[in-house]
Amino acid sequence: MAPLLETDGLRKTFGALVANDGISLSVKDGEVRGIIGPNGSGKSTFFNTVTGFYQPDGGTVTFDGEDVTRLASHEIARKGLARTFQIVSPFESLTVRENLLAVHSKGLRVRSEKRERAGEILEFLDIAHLADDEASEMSGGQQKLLELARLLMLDPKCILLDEPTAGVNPALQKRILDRLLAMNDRGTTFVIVEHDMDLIREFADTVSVFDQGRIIAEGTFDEVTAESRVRDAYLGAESDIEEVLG
Ligand SMILES: Nc1ncnc2c1ncn2[C@@H]1O[C@H](COP(=O)(O)OP(=O)(O)OP(=O)(O)O)[C@@H](O)[C@H]1O
Repeated sequence: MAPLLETDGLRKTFGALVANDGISLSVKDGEVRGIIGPNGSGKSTFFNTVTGFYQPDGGTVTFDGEDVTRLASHEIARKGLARTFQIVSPFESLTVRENLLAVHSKGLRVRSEKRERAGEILEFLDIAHLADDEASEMSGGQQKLLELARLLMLDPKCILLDEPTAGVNPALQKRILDRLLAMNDRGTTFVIVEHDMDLIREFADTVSVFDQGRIIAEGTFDEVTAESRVRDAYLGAESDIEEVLG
């Protein structure tokens, strides 16, 4: 099967610093791909470059058979490749429902259709009871659900998640993961950057390991974490390797 998302030799520099040094990665339709790697290895930069927030200095991004390398971030999102951020920023003074209605989603031009869709998504994510609350009243974890809800308004084929459960209490973490799995069952493809190794172990089909802007290993969680160069990469950056990789 053709890959849904593919990068070829993606490169991004900041002055003399090479944050992404030729990243070639191929994600199949329906897959959950985990991306791990020590702090500063280039994971967030990769997300930003793939989704048009940064212009790459070289390489290409192909999504759903189309070269999207030079497209603006909102154009990429409308093609069905969406992303979340480590730091969530809803429209704080709008209600939860209004936050969803503010998303420019293709195909939902009629307001009633949009409202219906927003209602379904709020139900699906179990936040329908908060629909008329201001977003600013939500907890950090609930705001992550709201961010996800806004993405779903775009009906994305693939979602790039940047630390989806960081800073979220365990009960809400479980709910977020449960909903992500349900979406994956319905066919949504995911790429997840995450420091929580339990989450990656449980959720990712394949794991790509970043180190110093390159991919140094790829395979199942157990395969990559058994590789000595992966353990060495973490050893350079973290004090307790066993705590990180298990
Ligand atoms: N906008 C920027 N300007 C300058 N340097 C940057 C910028 N963004 C990232 N960098 C640098 O690029 C390198 C890769 O950073 P990046 O945030 O992509 O790593 P990361 O793997 O996501 O790290 P973390 O796990 O800590 O989030 C780091 O050295 C970082 O300081």
